Amino acid sequence: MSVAPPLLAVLLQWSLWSVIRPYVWFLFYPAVFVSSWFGGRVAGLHATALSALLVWYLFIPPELRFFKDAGAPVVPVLVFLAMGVVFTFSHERMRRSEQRLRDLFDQAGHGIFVADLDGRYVDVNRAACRLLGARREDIVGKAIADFIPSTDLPRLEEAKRRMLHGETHVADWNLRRNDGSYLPVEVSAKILADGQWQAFVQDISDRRRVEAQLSQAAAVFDSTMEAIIVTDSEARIVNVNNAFTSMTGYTADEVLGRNPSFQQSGRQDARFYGRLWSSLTATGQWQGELWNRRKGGELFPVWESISVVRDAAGAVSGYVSILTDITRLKQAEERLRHLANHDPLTGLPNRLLFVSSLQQSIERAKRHRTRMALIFIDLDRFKLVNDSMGHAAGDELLKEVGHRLKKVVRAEDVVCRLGGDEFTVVIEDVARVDDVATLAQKIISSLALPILLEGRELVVSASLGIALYPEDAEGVDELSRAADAAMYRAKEQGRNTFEFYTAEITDSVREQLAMEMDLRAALERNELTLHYQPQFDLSTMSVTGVEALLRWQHPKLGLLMPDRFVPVAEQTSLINALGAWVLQRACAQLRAWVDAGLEPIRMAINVSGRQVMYDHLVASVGGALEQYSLQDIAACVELELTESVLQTVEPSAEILNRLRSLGVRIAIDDFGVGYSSLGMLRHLPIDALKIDRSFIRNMPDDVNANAIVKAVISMAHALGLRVVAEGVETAVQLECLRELGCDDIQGFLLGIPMPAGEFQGLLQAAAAAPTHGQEAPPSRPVAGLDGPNVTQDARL
Ligand SMILES: Nc1nc2c(ncn2[C@@H]2O[C@H](COP(=O)(O)OP(=O)(O)OP(=O)(O)O)[C@@H](O)[C@H]2O)c(=O)[nH]1
Repeated sequence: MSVAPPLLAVLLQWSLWSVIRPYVWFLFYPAVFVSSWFGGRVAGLHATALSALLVWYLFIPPELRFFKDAGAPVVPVLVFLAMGVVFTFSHERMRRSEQRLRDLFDQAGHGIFVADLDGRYVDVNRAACRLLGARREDIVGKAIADFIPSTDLPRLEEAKRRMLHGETHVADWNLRRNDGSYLPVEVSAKILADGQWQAFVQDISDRRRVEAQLSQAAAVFDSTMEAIIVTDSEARIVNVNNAFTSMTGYTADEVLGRNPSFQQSGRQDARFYGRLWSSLTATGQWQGELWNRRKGGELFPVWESISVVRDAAGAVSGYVSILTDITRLKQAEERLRHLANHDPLTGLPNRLLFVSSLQQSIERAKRHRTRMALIFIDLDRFKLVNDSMGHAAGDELLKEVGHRLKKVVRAEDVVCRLGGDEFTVVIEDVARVDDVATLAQKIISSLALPILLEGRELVVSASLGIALYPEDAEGVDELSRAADAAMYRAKEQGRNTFEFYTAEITDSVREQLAMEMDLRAALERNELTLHYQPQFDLSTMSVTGVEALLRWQHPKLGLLMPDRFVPVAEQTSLINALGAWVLQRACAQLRAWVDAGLEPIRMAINVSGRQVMYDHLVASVGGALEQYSLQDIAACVELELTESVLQTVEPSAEILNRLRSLGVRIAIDDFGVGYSSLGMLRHLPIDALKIDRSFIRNMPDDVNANAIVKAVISMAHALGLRVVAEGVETAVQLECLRELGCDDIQGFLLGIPMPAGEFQGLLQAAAAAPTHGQEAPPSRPVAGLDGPNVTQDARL
């Protein structure tokens, strides 16, 4: 050791120096370490190089410095260099890895808390600081217990105990933040081998919020009164709530996977559902009212709101329907509407509804070109009831009147109470004015029945005014005014009656009604009778037949011809009773004459077209034949039907055949005035034609009448039918008919209609007289001719 640094030579004993000198260069390692630690790789390498140089110059003997002797001193320097480089690089690596860990630690999304065994934080990352809202230095050193609610301390102890047994603790906690608020977190912690606690902590406030929202939504879903249906994008039900089950009766299991359309009631058409889907497609929403069907089949109204649910990409992922049962709402609405439109006392429609329903009736009548009638009804002297028996009794009376009106009219006729003691009836499809008069009369009669009020019998009456659409007015107001005016006229007429707005109608329907009532009474009182007019064989001039003609011995009006009353009977079912009576009487008379020893004679009996329509005819003819034992001589009974029957009664051929099968004969009356084709006659079971009197009357001067009669006779003969001419009044007519080949004649010239007894005398006289063969017609009627035959005679 020849060269020694003077300072070190002073400081150290040369001998010691010489001992440690080979190793003292290790002292440079801390410099390398510090440089690489704090300065990084470059600084570390520099420090290594510098230290190596220093070692070289300081500790390598000068004689060895320039490799004069590449002996041992070079090795330590090289080792030093190599170790310095290795150290620097490995330290650099370690430093980087540590930095990376630190970065990871700090940048981790989860809060990472490291605590010592005593539970004091020794390190926390940035996320942990954020969680607590505190700086790192405010946390480190503090206890875990400082950041949790005191109520959780026992839990902490328990967790610690478990972790000490090696368990990983995973649980939700609430962290007390720096500002005193609490933050829900999920903690995953364990105690590491070095005894430190390490916890990963995640903010779960969002999750908690979502969970809370979900549980709220679930609570709403399950507890709401509205039914909710959730479907997938193919409209298959994936969920329904309890309210859906209560509303429809279907359980979730019964509907899952099905299309909600199974609830359809059928009340909405395909167009409705088409509009619903277009709205859903266009706006993502639809809401509206519709009718659904419950499991039990009952239909019910719902308010439904459907929304399209889309996923994050905007594609339809499903549909949510919310349904509210609006049955009660509808009922309430209906009640309100009823209250607004009805009179609370009688329950009848009030003035408001009257006006709208009259308006509709008028419109319908206009559209269908029909007639309708409005009847105004006002009770007579109702004020007296109120004044004498009190308002409550008056109310009872009004209720009873409402009842009776409803009972009298048809179901489709509308009865209203306008207020006070005023009622109305609207009648549509009025075929005949008389029908309205009949109804008015029925109303009057029904109100006239005694009413029991507070133990007393009360008889009320009403005055009715009738207006007709379109005859009297065409608008609601005008028609009401007309009916009102007519009602006041009824009051003026002395009340308890009806009046039409048009006085002439009133007169004519009243006469008709009176006639109808009289006629009913006449049947009961036996005021009807038959007269008999003889029919003569034109070749022998002998009586071969007789026509039974109805007469009414009216107590006031005297003897009435059928044209005065048969049309009235024909407008009601009275015609059946009348027709049956005629049939019975005529058959009874025929029996009586036969029983009196007279030769059976042809008895012509008129049958009304209405009788044929009522279809009791065959039965009543058969009954009469049987009752009077005329079956053997049924051919003597000749039913006279008008030509019009053949045109109006569709199954006339069938009815005529059935009549014919009873053995009776059939004649067509008033032939020539109708439009029956001759071809049609060919197919019907007819025995005779009776030429209408209008043609006979004009013979022989009217060339056309002559031609028609001639044609009818020849045509009838061609068809094998007998021809009877009625209304023969002159000998010239008789001669003419004889020339034309007519078979039988009937008319005032030869015999007027006469009572049965008189006719029997005629028959007996004829039977007693010698046969004259082609006898000249008598110059006078057989029985007193009392004037020209101006009255239309036949028809019953
Ligand atoms: N009890 C009762 N009476 C009512 C009600 N509304 C109106 N009135 C009474 O009905 C009566 C109507 O009388 P009017 O029609 O004017 O006269 P009336 O006594 O019937 O005599 P005429 O109509 O001329 O025959 C009045 O006394 C009213 O006070 C009601 O709701 N209840």
